[in-house]
Amino acid sequence: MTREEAKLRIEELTEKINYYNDLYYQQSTSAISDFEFDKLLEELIKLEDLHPKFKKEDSPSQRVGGTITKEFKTVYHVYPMLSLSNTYSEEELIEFDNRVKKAIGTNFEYIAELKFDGVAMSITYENGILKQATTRGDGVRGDDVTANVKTIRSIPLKIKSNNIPPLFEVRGEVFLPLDSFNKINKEREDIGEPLLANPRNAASGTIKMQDSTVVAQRKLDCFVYGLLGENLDIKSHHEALIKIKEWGFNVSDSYSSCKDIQEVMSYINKWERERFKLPLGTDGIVIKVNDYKQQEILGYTAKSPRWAIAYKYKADTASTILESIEYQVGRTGAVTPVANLLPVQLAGTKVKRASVHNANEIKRLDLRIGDTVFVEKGGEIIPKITGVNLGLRPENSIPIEYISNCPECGTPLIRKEGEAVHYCPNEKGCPPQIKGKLEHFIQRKALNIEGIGSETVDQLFAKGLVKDPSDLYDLTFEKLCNLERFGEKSANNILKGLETSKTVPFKNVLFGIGIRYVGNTVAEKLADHFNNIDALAKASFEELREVPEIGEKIAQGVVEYFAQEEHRVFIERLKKAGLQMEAQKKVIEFESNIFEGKTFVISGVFQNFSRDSIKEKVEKNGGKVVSSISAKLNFLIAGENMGPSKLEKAQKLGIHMISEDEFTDMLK
Ligand SMILES: NC(=O)c1ccc[n+]([C@@H]2O[C@H](COP(=O)([O-])OP(=O)(O)OC[C@H]3O[C@@H](n4cnc5c(N)ncnc54)[C@H](O)[C@@H]3O)[C@@H](O)[C@H]2O)c1
Ligand SMILES: [Zn+2]
Repeated sequence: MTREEAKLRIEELTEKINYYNDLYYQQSTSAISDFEFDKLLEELIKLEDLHPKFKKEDSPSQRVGGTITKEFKTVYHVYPMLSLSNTYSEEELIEFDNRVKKAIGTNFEYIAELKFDGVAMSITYENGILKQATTRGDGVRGDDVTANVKTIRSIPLKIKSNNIPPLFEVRGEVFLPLDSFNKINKEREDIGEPLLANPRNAASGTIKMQDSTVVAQRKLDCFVYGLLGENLDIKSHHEALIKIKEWGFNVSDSYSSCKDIQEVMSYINKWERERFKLPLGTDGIVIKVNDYKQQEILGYTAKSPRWAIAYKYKADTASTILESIEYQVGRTGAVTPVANLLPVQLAGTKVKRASVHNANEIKRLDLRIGDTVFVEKGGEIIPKITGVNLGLRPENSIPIEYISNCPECGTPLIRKEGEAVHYCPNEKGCPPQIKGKLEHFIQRKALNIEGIGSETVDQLFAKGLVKDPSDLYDLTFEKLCNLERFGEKSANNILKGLETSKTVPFKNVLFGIGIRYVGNTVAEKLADHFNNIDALAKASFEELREVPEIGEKIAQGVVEYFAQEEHRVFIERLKKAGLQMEAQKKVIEFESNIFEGKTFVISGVFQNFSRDSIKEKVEKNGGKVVSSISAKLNFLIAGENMGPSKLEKAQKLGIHMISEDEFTDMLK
C-alpha cells in the first residue's frame, strides 16, 4: 500500500467508524456486527501505527465512541470514563500479559470478570445518598440520566451501611435482563409492533428515554464492577468488589481471581458456554490487574487503561447459500421477509431460515438469490444474515426486488410514512390476517378457548364457517361434525370451550379483540379505567391520553378502531354472544376509611411503590384515584420526574402535593 493509498484508506475508515459509532451510541442501533466493527477499528489502528503522520487527534482510535445529547443535562466526569482495548485472539492476550509483566514483573494477580453487554453508568453517592447517574458520553462528559437510573430497583438510593466514605462513585453496566427483553418483544409481537433488535440496544435506547415511567416499566437492572473516590482505603479491585457488594450493590458472582494468564484462559473456556445461562447478554470477558498500585504504574492510553483488556467471544457465524426469500403476512397485515437457506450447522443447531427484517435491510445488504451469506446467532432465537461474501457472488445475479403485492391475496401493499414495514391493507379478505386474528382471539391470554388449535382454525376458515371471531359463537354441533376427521368428542370440546369463554374477564376479551397497539397490559389498564366497552368506544383521543401510561399511539389506535362501522358491528355480535363486556367490580378489602371522600392524582415514578400499588392503597383506605387535575382535587401524589405541565397546573390551582413518604405517613 502506498502512502497515498494509506492516507485515503485512513480517511475512509475514519468516516465509516464515526458513522457506525453515531448509530450505535446515539441511535442505539447496529448496522454491522460488533466483530465487523472491531475489524475496521483494528485496521485503522494498524494503519495509523504505520503512518503516524496521518493520525488525526480526533481519530476514533484515540477517543471513546459516544457523545452527549441535548436532551439531558451535560455532566463532566470526575474520573474519565474510558473504553477497553479488546481482542478476539489468545495470542494478543498473551502479548498483553507480556506487556504487563514487562512493566510490573511477575508478582501480580488478575481479576477476570464477564463483559456485560449493556450501557456503562457512573453513579455518584454523597453521604450514602444517590446523587447523580451519568452515561459515558464522550468519556469526558456524559448525559445526566439520574431520574431513569433511580427506577432500577437493584441500585440503592440510600446505602444502609454506616461505614462508607462521604463521597464515592460506582461504575457499572445497566442492562435489560433477557427475560424482560423477551417479554417486551412478545408484547410487541402481540400488537404487531416491530421487535427490538437486541438487549444491548434496547437498554441503551431505554436509558435515554424522556419519560421515566416507561423506563420503570422496562425493568432494567445493573451489575456494578468498579469503585472510585479519594481516600477510600482500598488496595485492590478485589477488595473494591467485596466492599460494593457489602454496601448493597448488585455484584455478579461470576468474577474470579487468576494467578496467571493460563488461569485466565481456563476462565475464558469455562464461560464460553456457561455465560448463556446468565440472565443477560455478555460478549466476552474483562481482565484487570488486581492491585491498585500496579494499575497506577501501568497507567492509561488516551482511550483505555493499560492494566485491563477485553477478550471478546466471536459470535457463532456460518456461511451458506441464500435460496429464496419468502414473505410472511401477519395478523396485522405486516409483511416480514424470511430467508430460506441451504441448511447449515450453527451453534449446535441446523439452521435453514434467517430473518431479514424488512425491505431496507435487503437493500442495505444488497442480497441476491444464490449469494453466499453469513449468518450469525446472537441472543435471538432466529439467526440473522449479517453480510454477503461478494467474492462468491454468481454471475448475472440481480438485486432482489421487494414484492409490491400481497403474496397471499394479491392486494397492492402499502408502506406508511416513516415506517420500514410494508402492510397488506386487505384486513377482511386476506387469509393469514383473518386466521391470525382468530388465533389471537382464542389464545390463552385472550379468550382461552380450549379445543381449537391452528389446524381447526384452518379448517373452519377453509369451509367458510368462520370469517371473524364472532362467527365462532354461531358454530353448532352439526356444523362441526361435518368437518373432516372431526369426531363428536372434538366438537363437544369446542362448544364447551366457547361456552367457558363467556366467563373470561373483560380485560382478556379486550385484548382478544385485537385493537392495534393494545397488548394485554394495556388492555388491563383500559378495562380498569373505562369499566366497559361502550365507555371505551365513546372515549375521545384526549380522554384516552389521560389514562396513566396510555400514549399517543395507543390512543390513536383505539379511536381509529371504534371509528369503523364494521368493528362496531363485530363488537355488538360478541356482546350478543354473551361475552363479558364489563369489568367485574373489584372486591376491595378495606383497611380504613381515612381517605373517604378524597380524590387523588398519582403522577411520576416512585421508589417503594408501583403506581398500581399506590392506587390500591388509596382505594383500600376509602379514597378515589382520578386521572386529571382539577380545582376539586384533594391530593396530588408526586413522584420523581412528573410531567412539567401537570406540575404547573397543580401549582396554579394550589393543589395539595404530597411525596411518597408523606403518603406513607398518612397511612400510619
Ligand atoms: N456494531 C456497531 O456498529 C458498533 C459500533 C460501535 C461500537 N460497537 C461495539 O462497541 C464496543 C466498543 O465500545 P466501547 O468503546 O464502549 O468498548 P467496550 O464496550 O468494548 O468496553 C468498555 C465498556 O465495557 C463495559 N463493561 C462490561 N463489563 C465490564 C466489566 N466487567 N468491567 C469493566 N467494563 C465492563 C463498560 O461499559 C465499558 O464502558 C465494541 O464491542 C464494538 O464492537 C459496535
Ligand atoms: Zn393480503
